[in-house]
Amino acid sequence: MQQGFSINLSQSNLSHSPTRLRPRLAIPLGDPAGIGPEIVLKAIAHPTLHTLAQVTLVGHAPGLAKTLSSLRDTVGLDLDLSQIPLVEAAATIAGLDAIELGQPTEVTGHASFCWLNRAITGALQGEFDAVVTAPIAKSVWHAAGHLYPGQTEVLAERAEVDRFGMLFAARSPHTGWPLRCLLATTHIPLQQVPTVLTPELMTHKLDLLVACLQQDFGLSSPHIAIAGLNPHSGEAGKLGTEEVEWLQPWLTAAQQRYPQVKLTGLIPPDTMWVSAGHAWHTDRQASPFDAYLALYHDQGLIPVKLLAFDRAVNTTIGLPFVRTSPDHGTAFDIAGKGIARSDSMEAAIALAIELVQQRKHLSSREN
Ligand SMILES: NC(=O)C1=CN([C@@H]2O[C@H](COP(=O)(O)OP(=O)(O)OC[C@H]3O[C@@H](n4cnc5c(N)ncnc54)[C@H](O)[C@@H]3O)[C@@H](O)[C@H]2O)C=CC1
Ligand SMILES: NCC(=O)COP(=O)(O)O
Repeated sequence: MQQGFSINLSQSNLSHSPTRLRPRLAIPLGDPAGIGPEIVLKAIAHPTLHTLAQVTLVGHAPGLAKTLSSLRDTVGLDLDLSQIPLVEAAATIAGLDAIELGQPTEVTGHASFCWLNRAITGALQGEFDAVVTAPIAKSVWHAAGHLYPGQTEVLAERAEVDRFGMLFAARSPHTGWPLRCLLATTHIPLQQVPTVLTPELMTHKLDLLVACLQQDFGLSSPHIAIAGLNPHSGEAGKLGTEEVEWLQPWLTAAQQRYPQVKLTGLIPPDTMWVSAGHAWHTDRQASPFDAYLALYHDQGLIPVKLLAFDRAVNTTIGLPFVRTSPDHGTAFDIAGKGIARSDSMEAAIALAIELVQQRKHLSSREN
């Protein structure tokens, strides 16, 4: 039974296996003007990784070699790139050799889009078991003409799934408590949240979360916290009506549909995270919840990043293959300085390995 995942590859409890059985991970390098190539190189320099997984990078070899050379000088990074397969998905993009770190352009946006797509093609064709994406910048994709809210939507479109979710997972380094948070809505303006949230959307997000907790994390009877939308969950309709009008009835019906799952809500959004804070910092028993369902991006990601920035993992649930990613963005402000932390990228790789192993284990039991 999987109860979580190892955050740090150096403390990994993942199982080592013969080369042919190791999960095959594609790692597209993200926006090459950001910290993606740096955090990937730092993460894959970890000696343990190659006993756990087969890694293929998707990006531009000359740019990566330049980043490695700079990291050798600044932080003494020791890595032999000739040992690591790299797919050159966008080698012919004009201008790729002339990019400047910290200066994203249409070229860097287009390159990161092509690299992601190459990795997805490989995953769909069975070449890879998982895609671990380095960060891209949505605005830069848009400038390059790729009008997607983020990588998640490209993954879903290419995989032809219309039900998918953005789940953040992290394990506390203090107590070992596993934090998991699914966002019901993601990259939309705040003013659209009350319209986009519907009973149907909530149902499909809950279905995805329950299936993920049961299958990927081995929790047969999970306990899920569900946030209200308004301050104080609407204060009996005085501070917003969504809770009384449909969220509470939806929750009652959902609980009847899932007798083996405990649903607690609608928890006032400001207090929902108090026990999570205690569980993260001091006492893992402080939170009774296996997962949190937040109704919009910042309702979930402010607490997740406050507790676990740099070690949380963004995973797309509902895809036919595993996809994980660090919880942070392109950090253009520090690109090229050698100071980007690779912890979240390492955690994304570790979780991808664990999820692939879990899925293989489940399918071998079914066959
Ligand atoms: N998974 C992904 O592809 C994600 C992409 N983004 C994109 O990233 C771009 C920049 O977003 P921001 O809001 O500025 O967030 P960001 O996460 O890139 O940066 C926020 C702050 O954290 C620092 N930071 C981020 N990662 C770090 C690391 N590994 N080590 C040390 N410091 C780190 C940055 O220097 C900056 O000060 C946006 O265009 C957004 O779309 C944002 C989140 C996730
Ligand atoms: N805030 C999370 C985020 O931006 C991740 O987006 P995606 O590119 O993984 O869809």
